[in-house]
Amino acid sequence: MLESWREIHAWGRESCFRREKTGDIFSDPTETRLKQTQTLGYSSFCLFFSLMMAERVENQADPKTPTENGTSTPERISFSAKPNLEDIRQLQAQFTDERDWNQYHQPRNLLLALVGEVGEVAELFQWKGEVEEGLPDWSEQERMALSHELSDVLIYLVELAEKCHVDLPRAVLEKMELNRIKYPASKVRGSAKKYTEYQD
Ligand SMILES: Nc1ccn([C@H]2C[C@H](O)[C@@H](COP(=O)(O)OP(=O)(O)OP(=O)(O)O)O2)c(=O)n1
Repeated sequence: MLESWREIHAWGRESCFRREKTGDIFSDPTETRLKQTQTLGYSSFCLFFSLMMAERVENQADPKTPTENGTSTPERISFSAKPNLEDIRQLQAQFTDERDWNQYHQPRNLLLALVGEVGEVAELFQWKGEVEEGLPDWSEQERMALSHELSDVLIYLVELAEKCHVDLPRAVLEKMELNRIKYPASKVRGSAKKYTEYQD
């Protein structure tokens, strides 16, 4: 486990230094590392969020299956294979190029647009109280609105990652590996505590 952590750490350092050498993104090395870490963390969070939410919308028609402890959980759905994240990046690049909108799509503007769209997702849930997985009580219109807002989140997230030179699919794999190391299943199974709350 320690070895894989070291490998990931070494890869991250090497990747940051390579970008510094080529003059990518930020000129100050410390700022480069800090900003990339922050961006990567935030981007990964938003990606997990939008994918998890999309999965819950799609889940609504699935039957429930019992788990070991007697509770029931909906069966997992799977996404369409296409478009993948690179396809989405290219489609959005084409969309912005055709409109000469790159002049507005700098990282900070994209971040604000992304946060705005996350707010629009939140608005759909506002005042509904706890919502059951699969959204069985939602109308078709509400479900459609959610799928559109989640798509807006993903589109801006992918473009933000591109404009920050974060290779998002690779970053997600790296972050998930870090998550596995931080939260070993053998240690945390069944508990939602933050890793900082564990004693050892
Ligand atoms: N300058 C812009 C404006 C829009 N879009 C694209 C990306 C989003 O997927 C979508 C966002 O469009 P709107 O800002 O019109 O937001 P909504 O579609 O959410 O509309 P509304 O705010 O009315 O719900 O369009 C974009 O790339 N760049």
